[in-house]
Amino acid sequence: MTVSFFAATDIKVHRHLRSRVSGAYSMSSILAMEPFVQQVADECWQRLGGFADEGKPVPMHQWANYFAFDVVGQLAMGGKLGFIEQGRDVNGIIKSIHDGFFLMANMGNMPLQMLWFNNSVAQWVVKKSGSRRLNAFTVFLDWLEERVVERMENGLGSQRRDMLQHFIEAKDMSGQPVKKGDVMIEGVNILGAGADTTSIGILAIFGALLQNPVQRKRLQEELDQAYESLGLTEGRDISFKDAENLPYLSAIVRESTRLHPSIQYQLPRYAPKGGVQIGSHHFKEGTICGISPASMNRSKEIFGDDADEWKPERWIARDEEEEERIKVQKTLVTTFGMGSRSCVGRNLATVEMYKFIAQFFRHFEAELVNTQKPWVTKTQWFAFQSEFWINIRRREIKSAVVAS
Ligand code: HEM
Repeated sequence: MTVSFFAATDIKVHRHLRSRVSGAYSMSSILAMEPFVQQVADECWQRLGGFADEGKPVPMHQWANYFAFDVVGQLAMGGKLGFIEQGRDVNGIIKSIHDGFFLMANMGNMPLQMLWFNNSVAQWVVKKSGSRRLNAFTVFLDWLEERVVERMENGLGSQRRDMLQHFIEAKDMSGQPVKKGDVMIEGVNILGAGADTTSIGILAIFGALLQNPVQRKRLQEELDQAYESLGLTEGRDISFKDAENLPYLSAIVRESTRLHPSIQYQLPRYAPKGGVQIGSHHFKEGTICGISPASMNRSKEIFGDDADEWKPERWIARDEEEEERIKVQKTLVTTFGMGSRSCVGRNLATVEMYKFIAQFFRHFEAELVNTQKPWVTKTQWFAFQSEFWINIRRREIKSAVVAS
């Protein structure tokens, strides 16, 4: 398989690899694919409706994860992997990805550390002892390969254009059509970079809302009004474009993902030729330097003395002066990184988070199962939440989307 732009360190190679697929990630392209996202959401509300009817607690850390994994499967791999349908980690694929992040987060911190793994004896031992988890990813790669080959041979047919099709139509550096491996690496990229990050964002918003009932109620009022004024009845749910226009929802998404950015380890860069001056520090050429989005997002210098507090209202301007402050602060939230390596999947993640939060809180009431220890966060590059259990019930409003 060829190198992915995620891993490319050469600036020119990165620029080429990123630009040839960036059309697939543009907002217009994502919005054209919104019906795929909605299909996954509808299936999710149906399954969660079942939990509500049976009065069973929901492991939200798993269901948010299943949603995000099925969306990227649906958009970038020509079909969902079936996590929501089966209500489980199909073939242990998610677990194998999380294991990969554990490895990435813990290796490479000491000189020559990767030699522990990158030698034939270690590879043999890992193959023998870790076969079940390694197999999970092999099973996924085989599944992906089958889909890519099928699409490359048979084309799109009458189906709506998806990200997979964009990847297949990309060209290599010499202008030739890309090969199977190039297409597959884009799918793997998205699975690694775009699923957990999004579900972590969804859970960050859930966590804040479930701990703040007054604000949750205000959000639900905003949603109910929007559904009513948009005439969204029987089986119709809010679109991203309409959800994005809701000021309180927008403030909640921005504020929650500011305080709990999905990626919390540093975003490393090499200091450029001649070095770089950042504030009072000079970094020599080639120095690896970076900042964690978590620390940048909580900077009191940028966001004020209450930077550590969850206050969605900080994003709603009451006068022109506040409008100016917000304009500047918006550019300094680092949840999606900055510059030429910033998150290419931001549009998709934003569409998913808005739709998930707006539609869930329109259809359900939710409460934390354990208010003392509502969830556990473990950071291994990504700040994963687990043990996030909630009780849900259907809201008493006209809503035909949630199947009874
Ligand atoms: C809430 C969800 C997400 C968050 C918080 C997030 C955050 C980030 C961050 C911080 C970076 C690194 C930027 C840097 O080094 O400056 C990044 C890069 C990246 N993200 Fe996301 N991401 C999210 C969702 C997604 C999605 C949905 C996709 C794909 C569909 C995606 C694909 C990527 C890729 C491919 C890169 C590498 C970009 C490059 O090297 O040019 N991300 N993301």
